[in-house]
Amino acid sequence: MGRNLARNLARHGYTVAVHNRSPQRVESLIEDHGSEGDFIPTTSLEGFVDSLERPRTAIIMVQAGAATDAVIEGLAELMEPGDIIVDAGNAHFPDTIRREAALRDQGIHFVGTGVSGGEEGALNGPSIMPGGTQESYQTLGPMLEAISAKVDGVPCCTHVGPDGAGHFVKMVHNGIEYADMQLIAEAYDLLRHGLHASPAEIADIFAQWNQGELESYLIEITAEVLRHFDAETGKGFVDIVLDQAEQKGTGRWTVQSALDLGVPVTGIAEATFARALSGSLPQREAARATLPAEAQQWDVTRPEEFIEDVRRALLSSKVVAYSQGFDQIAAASAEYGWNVDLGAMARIWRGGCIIRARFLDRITEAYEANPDLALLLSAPYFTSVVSDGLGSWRKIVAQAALCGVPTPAFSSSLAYYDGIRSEALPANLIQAQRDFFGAHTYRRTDKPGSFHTDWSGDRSESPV
Ligand SMILES: NC(=O)C1=CN([C@@H]2O[C@H](COP(=O)(O)OP(=O)(O)OC[C@H]3O[C@@H](n4cnc5c(N)ncnc54)[C@H](OP(=O)(O)O)[C@@H]3O)[C@@H](O)[C@H]2O)C=CC1
Ligand SMILES: O=C(CO)[C@H](O)[C@H](O)COP(=O)(O)O
Repeated sequence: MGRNLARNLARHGYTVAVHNRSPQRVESLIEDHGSEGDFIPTTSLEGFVDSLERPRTAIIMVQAGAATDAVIEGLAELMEPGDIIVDAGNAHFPDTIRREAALRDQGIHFVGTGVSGGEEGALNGPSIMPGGTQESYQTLGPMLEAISAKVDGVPCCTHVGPDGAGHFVKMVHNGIEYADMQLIAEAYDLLRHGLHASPAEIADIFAQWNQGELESYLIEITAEVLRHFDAETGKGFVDIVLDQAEQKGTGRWTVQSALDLGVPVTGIAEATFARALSGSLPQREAARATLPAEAQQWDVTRPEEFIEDVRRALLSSKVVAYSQGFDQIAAASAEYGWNVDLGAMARIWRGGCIIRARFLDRITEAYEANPDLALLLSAPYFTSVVSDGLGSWRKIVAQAALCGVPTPAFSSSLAYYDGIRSEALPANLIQAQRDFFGAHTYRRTDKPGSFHTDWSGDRSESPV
């Protein structure tokens, strides 16, 4: 990522000093791509810092955690007040808050910046989500906007908010990425079970979907992956890949943060747990050996109708995942005082990033029409998407359950939809139970205040 980001900067006319703890990486960058722009190769951190114009800007792109701390520490010892350190890796936002505060004490600006788009995006234009101070954005903004992706001439980069805001938004971006990928995988699995189709045949369905409302990078690459054959065996490539999904941590962080904030990001959580389930090997083996299926055969009689049902269920579930992700950003923004512009986040995700999708424009429009929108799902476009898809969504989730096909993200998104729109939830019974065993109190529907019932005594009620 760092190599391609450096090339992107050089191609945009910036002089880029490059450093890596392994000198051969710098050598190979210069050997392979030195002609693309103005690079200054360096062999030591001191040499790297000395080569920078004052006030200096250093961008780091290493693994989150100890590696990032080590590099920041090395740089901070050599840099001066007024200099800027940009951490463009996927850092955990509490680390970014901590690092920003520590470096601020030294007069160094620390800018935690989300970058999305994979290696190709880093080279040709990623989506960039910088946090840190407004002052540092004034210096960095023109450069970051220049190297970012552009959609309709608009850069996919904006100042997200102070300290950890940029890394928080990138984290939720990745959480949505997890949900989107899981939903696509479930749709693929449903099509495979329902149609008994080959991966290449399903590729055509995804390619078709990519012409409409579902148009997105992830749908596009899914079609490409499904169309690919393994050179060694001649089988569909997807069939020779082990079904154990891994993760580096951003999805897990998103769910942990959502639990802390009390935001129900059920689609992201199910997607993260689905990866964990796929990797639970002893448990999967034990379950396979003992647990009955008692499931129906999936007999699709009208394939075209079935494919359309899956498409609608996918689109509706996807809308839920985005709505939940934006809820989480709004909650964190309020909690940490970041003042994040939600519409602008959708705008900078329209290009360059992994979750880029046609309907992000609709999210921006929704927040522009109503910046205080309580629930993205309730904006007119999204309401119409889920209304159109609801019958299909219910049919697919119900049929999948009857046939024993796991659809954790499809089903949990539908359950969220039904929960959030419910007139009355059984949470009243939970409150009553809590009061019964722990005197935790409850509120009544007919008058204000909190109450406790003397469950072990005469069951009289008293205000508390
Ligand atoms: N891959 C992707 O699609 C994306 C990755 N990211 C984030 O970008 C960052 C880099 O990822 P990526 O380029 O894929 O990873 P790589 O493994 O390709 O590169 C990691 C770099 O970090 C260096 N490094 C590791 N540990 C240390 C250390 N202790 N001290 C100094 N340098 C160290 C490595 O040096 P050496 O070469 O010597 O090993 C290498 O240059 C991560 O935070 C990742 O989460 C963000 C968006 C997308
Ligand atoms: O940041 C990214 C894209 O935006 C990375 O590709 C992402 O970190 C991959 O995550 P994981 O390995 O957990 O699937």
